[in-house]
Amino acid sequence: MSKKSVFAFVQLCCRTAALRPSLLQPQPPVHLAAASSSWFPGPAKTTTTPPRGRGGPQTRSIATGFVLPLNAHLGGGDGRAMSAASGRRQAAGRAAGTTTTTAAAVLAATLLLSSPSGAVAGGGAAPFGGWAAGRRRGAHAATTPSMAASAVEEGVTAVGRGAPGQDGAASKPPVVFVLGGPGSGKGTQCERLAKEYGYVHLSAGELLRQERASGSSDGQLIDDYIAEGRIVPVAISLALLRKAMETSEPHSRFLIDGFPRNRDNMEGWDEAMGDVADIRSVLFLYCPEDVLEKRLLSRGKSSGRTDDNAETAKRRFQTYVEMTLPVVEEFQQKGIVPRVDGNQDIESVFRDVLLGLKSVHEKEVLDANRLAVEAVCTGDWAAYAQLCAPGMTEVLGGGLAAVSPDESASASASASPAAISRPQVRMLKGGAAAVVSCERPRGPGLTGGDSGTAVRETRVWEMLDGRWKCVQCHTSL
Ligand SMILES: Nc1ncnc2c1ncn2[C@@H]1O[C@H](COP(=O)(O)OP(=O)(O)OP(=O)(O)O)[C@@H](O)[C@H]1O
Ligand SMILES: Nc1ccn([C@H]2C[C@H](O)[C@@H](COP(=O)(O)O)O2)c(=O)n1
Repeated sequence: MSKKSVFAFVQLCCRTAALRPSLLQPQPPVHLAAASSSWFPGPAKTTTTPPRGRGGPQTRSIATGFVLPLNAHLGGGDGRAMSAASGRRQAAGRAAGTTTTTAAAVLAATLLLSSPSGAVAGGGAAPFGGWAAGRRRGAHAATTPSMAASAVEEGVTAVGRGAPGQDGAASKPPVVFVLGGPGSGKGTQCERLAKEYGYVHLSAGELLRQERASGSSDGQLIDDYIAEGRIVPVAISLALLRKAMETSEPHSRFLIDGFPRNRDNMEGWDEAMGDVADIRSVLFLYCPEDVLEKRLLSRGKSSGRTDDNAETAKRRFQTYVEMTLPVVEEFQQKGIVPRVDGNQDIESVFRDVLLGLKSVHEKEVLDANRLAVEAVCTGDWAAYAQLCAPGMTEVLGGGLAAVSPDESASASASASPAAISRPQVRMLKGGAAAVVSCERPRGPGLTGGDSGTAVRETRVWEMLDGRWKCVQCHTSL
């Protein structure tokens, strides 16, 4: 296949991702994507190293760990493509010294045994989170061939605990506050964002309602404040938020809905969380009072909420104007407030919400892309595997070929510093993103052309299980 047609294939993938993101997610996310670094680390797992082999244009399935001929990946294969499960079984058999028959299994087992970077990373409890701790620990601890083999046998293909986060710069959980009048659509938009962009949605109001319903000693106080449309003291709401954050999935990104709603909330957050969490944005939905009132009364027909009535709605709106708007104004002066017209149909609001969060998402994708490049340039396949989707394919075009494990290992020793020039990110419809036309130093494991030259790289990213994962990569001279 010519360089031109390989590149056309990647372009097609990028375009198709815009329409059908699931197309670029060919296998269920069970093998590599078990990102486990944590504020509160989970159980340790092991990792395998993606293989290297010789050949012309080809794809490497990171999930299976096998180099596949390009036509096999595209469905016109020569029968060497195999399922991840059967591949791992055969690799495990070879690694354990039993007989397997396919060349790919031999290659995979060889790689397991010679892997310099297979990992079992340890890690203790991290104070509030573990974002920084996760990155520090990384997935670099050495493993033995037998550990790698048994991990494969168990079908565990990924990642040490304390794995790198996706944000190379910040070591704190990312937070987006969502503010707006009562009924402006905060909850509606947050739910959609959580579903499509992998955020954890925490509604301060909902947490308070749950606390009230739990029979807590604060229940009566919460009930009184809510009924009067006033803001509950921050000690109560913040404790609930913090607990929810601490018990969320490892490395979550948070949408905090309906907080901070007044100065007391803001000061309480700054004091307790200012050094702990990283406020990325404050999404603000604005909407006229009469529209809000209609929505609340309509919601009140079925919500069962004690504050969905005309009288409380009025008080809540007054509290919003007097208490919440000044908070929004304060954030606005810091330049982190995308303002979205909430008085549109839900779909249009969501479109504008995504526009408002575009720079946040672009930064996330560029961070993930940079980590992937660093991992490739230093031969850290464990870290790389964590950034790749199951079934992710890499296309080597334009005279590049992968090299053998031995060559790759020696190249790792003199790996170029990871740097990427002119990365351009484009958010695609349907939650995918492409980082296009980047040049990076040639990492270990590639041969072809003049070894001093950089390679060009295009990566397609998708949000899977709350993490940006590379689903497609094209590398050429
Ligand atoms: N853009 C919209 N157009 C019409 N109705 C909407 C829109 N967005 C949300 N709604 C409806 O308005 C009501 C309030 O929405 P939602 O609960 O999302 O607002 P909220 O800002 O979270 O409210 P609160 O602060 O009171 O919890 C819901 O019944 C919801 O279905
Ligand atoms: N930070 C917060 C958030 C909410 N409350 C109380 C008062 C609100 O009227 C009520 C409902 O909140 P919503 O579901 O509209 O976000 O909960 C608070 O006191 N402090």
